[in-house]
Amino acid sequence: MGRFPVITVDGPSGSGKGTICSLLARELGWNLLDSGALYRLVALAARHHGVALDDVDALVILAAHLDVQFSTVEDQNEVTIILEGEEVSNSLRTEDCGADASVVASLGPVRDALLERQRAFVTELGLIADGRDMGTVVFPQAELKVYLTASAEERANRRYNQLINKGLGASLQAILDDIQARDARDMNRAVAPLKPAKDAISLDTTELSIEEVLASVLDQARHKGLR
Ligand SMILES: Nc1ncnc2c1ncn2[C@@H]1O[C@H](COP(=O)(O)OP(=O)(O)O)[C@@H](O)[C@H]1O
Ligand SMILES: Nc1ccn([C@H]2C[C@H](O)[C@@H](COP(=O)(O)OP(=O)(O)O)O2)c(=O)n1
Repeated sequence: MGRFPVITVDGPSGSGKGTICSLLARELGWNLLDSGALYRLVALAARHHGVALDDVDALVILAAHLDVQFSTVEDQNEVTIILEGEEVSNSLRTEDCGADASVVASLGPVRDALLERQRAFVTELGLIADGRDMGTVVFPQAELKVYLTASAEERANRRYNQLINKGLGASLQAILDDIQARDARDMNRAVAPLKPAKDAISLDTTELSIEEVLASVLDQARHKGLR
């Protein structure tokens, strides 16, 4: 760590981190860390093993020994995630799993257990790191730190449309309530709360298209000599 370039993208649920990070990784040819997936995997493993979400010792063991494989199929955007031999790519993305992930992520010892696993994603190619504390805790030395925001209503609309497009039923009000509860938990926890790093560039994406956000971040990367 330290010698290779890192761009961090932090922000609340639905601000566009995952979308922008995968486009950035493709455009720059860099590695990608979806740190939220690691917290979601701990939550899912807890469910599979019947571990309660407040059983810190058992959760730490699960986090430290996550048996997971990430694989990308050539020419496909989607990453396939295998947990303990079972494909979990879809169950990982549910709103329930996101809410459970936010609960286990509030526990300091669970965060500590995932720290080195996250830093190991750095390669000489460079790394795009997507999460809540990428710029503040995990990669404080990153060359470029981006903090994405958008109004809670816009973020709920985006999630709603995402679920409808997948053919899943959804209630806009329930999604908005969930987003607000998750924002409050992620921003107010004692360890590694969601907030912009002091040297982060904040971008409000409420009125911006995906293309405009991507162009703006690539512009910042160019200013820093990263491309
Ligand atoms: N600037 C934007 N304008 C409109 N829709 C967006 C924008 N950014 C992302 N989206 C859409 O919003 C949804 C949530 O985006 P996602 O990247 O998963 O957010 P996050 O990773 O921050 O939770 C996706 O369906 C995505 O296509
Ligand atoms: N670096 C991170 C990434 C995610 N988390 C926690 C807090 C989030 O609510 C959950 C799920 O994160 P994820 O990025 O997958 O969720 P969204 O796609 O933004 O809805 O995990 C975290 O505490 N720190």
